[in-house]
Amino acid sequence: MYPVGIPSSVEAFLSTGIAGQLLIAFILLFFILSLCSCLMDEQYQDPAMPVPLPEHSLFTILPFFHQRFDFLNWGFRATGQPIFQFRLFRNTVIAVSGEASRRTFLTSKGLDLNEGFKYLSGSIPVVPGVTSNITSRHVSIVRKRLAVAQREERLQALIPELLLDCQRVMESWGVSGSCDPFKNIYELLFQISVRSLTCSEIADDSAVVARLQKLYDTLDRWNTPAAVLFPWLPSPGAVFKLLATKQIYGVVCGAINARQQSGISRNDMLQILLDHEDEHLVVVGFIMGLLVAGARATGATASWMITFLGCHSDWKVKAAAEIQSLISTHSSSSSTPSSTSHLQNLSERLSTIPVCAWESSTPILDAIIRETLRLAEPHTAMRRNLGPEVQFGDKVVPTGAFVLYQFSDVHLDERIYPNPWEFDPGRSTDSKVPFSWIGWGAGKTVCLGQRLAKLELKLIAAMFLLGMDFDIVDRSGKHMATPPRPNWNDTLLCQPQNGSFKLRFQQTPSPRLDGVI
Ligand code: HEM
Repeated sequence: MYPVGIPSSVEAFLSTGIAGQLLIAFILLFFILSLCSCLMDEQYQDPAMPVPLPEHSLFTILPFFHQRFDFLNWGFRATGQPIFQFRLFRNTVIAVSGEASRRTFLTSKGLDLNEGFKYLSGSIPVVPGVTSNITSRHVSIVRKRLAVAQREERLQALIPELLLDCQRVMESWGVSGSCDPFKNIYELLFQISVRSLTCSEIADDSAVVARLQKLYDTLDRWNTPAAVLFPWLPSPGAVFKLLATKQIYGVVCGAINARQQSGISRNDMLQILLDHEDEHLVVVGFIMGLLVAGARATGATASWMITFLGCHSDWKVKAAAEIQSLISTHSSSSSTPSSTSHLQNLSERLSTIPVCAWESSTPILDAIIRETLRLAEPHTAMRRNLGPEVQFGDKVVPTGAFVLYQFSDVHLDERIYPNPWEFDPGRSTDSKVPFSWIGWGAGKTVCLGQRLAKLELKLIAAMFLLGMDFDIVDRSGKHMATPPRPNWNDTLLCQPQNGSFKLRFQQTPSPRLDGVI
């Protein structure tokens, strides 16, 4: 007689070795998932809805997370349509492209950014029972405080501190050498983001900053499909993310408590939040959430901006001249250098330039930032349709569905940007195509931190351009006149896969400021 029934099956399962148990568990899981997604695939066939992908929905999950740029482009090619749908388990996801869809995507009232990111990105750190309780009222207070953080007087006070951070971090690299821009410049941006968005207790302690960066990196590394799609499942990704988030929360709460207990008032972001008597949830949400938004995007952009400049000496020269002219106009040439350190003298001179000059008298830097964002901002905008149905051409996006728009659709469109992979800040910016440049977002959603981000990028550019000789070299140390191609499949940094280039630098003893200082 064959053993039948659940108890016998369990017994048989337990008597198999661990390898056998894992194999059986995997086959069972695969079977259940296939069954579920087959049942869900059946609901697809409504002609008013966007056409589904030819692939089975189970095979879309990994490419969506790991090869998003290739996957979405493949989807448009495979369906032959400018709009298509696929499944991420229970979620219907619709990818759109083209001018008309871009306009609808960016302007439709019901398409919600926060809901889109919450479910499909998984990049926002959530402490269960704490930051999971953040409501739209808290979010709107966080936005108001971010506006306060970017008032002119606040930014002016921040400039010397950010420049000092730049000087300190750049000096720690040594007088000359070569480094990975996606490591070193990213670290530098993390430091100045911590300075801008948290408090001096954290920003002054380089060990704590390094620990925080490591914890945020852990969140990124473990942002696996299972952790994003089934956050309630104790997958390794979800567990590591939870542990890292709790530690970040611990660091932030530690700093808040220390400030409150000390009774000492300081001139930083935490103080602004405490002086507004914001609830704990707002203070924590501001710091934890905006560090993600701020440090990642600004770090990636700065790494690419310096990489592009390192290959384009013509733009390097133009930008350096622009900053030299700012110094000559706004900084007294009679002041004697206070230090033998060139980077310190430079940071002191740059500190005297007013915010308004950085904002309105730097067209070359503006063009360089704009072109960097066009070419190397691997953003896929995500929304959830909170209702009612939205019409994209002759197709309907139902309430509850997720919608994606990848920025490459417009930023790498050769009809708008001839030779789109070429870095050319001199490109014409007067395209008649609506929303033809969306580097800071557009329509209903624009970046609320762009004033701070632009200032940070300009300060870093100035420290590099006047403080260092730098260029980009290949593995054999040869100067690269053509920049590496951004890898849009890397959704965080756009970093090319093989790390085949380096930033070569040498601090200038002082010649860049000859005649100025
Ligand atoms: C170079 C750096 C940055 C870039 C390229 C950038 C880009 C963007 C883009 C494209 C969006 C719109 C996203 C979408 O439509 O899906 C956005 C939104 C946002 N950004 Fe930035 N960002 C940068 C830095 C920052 C910084 C430093 C902060 C805060 C300190 C920040 C805070 C935000 C916030 C809060 C939103 C959401 C706006 C809303 O909810 O309406 N960003 N950013």
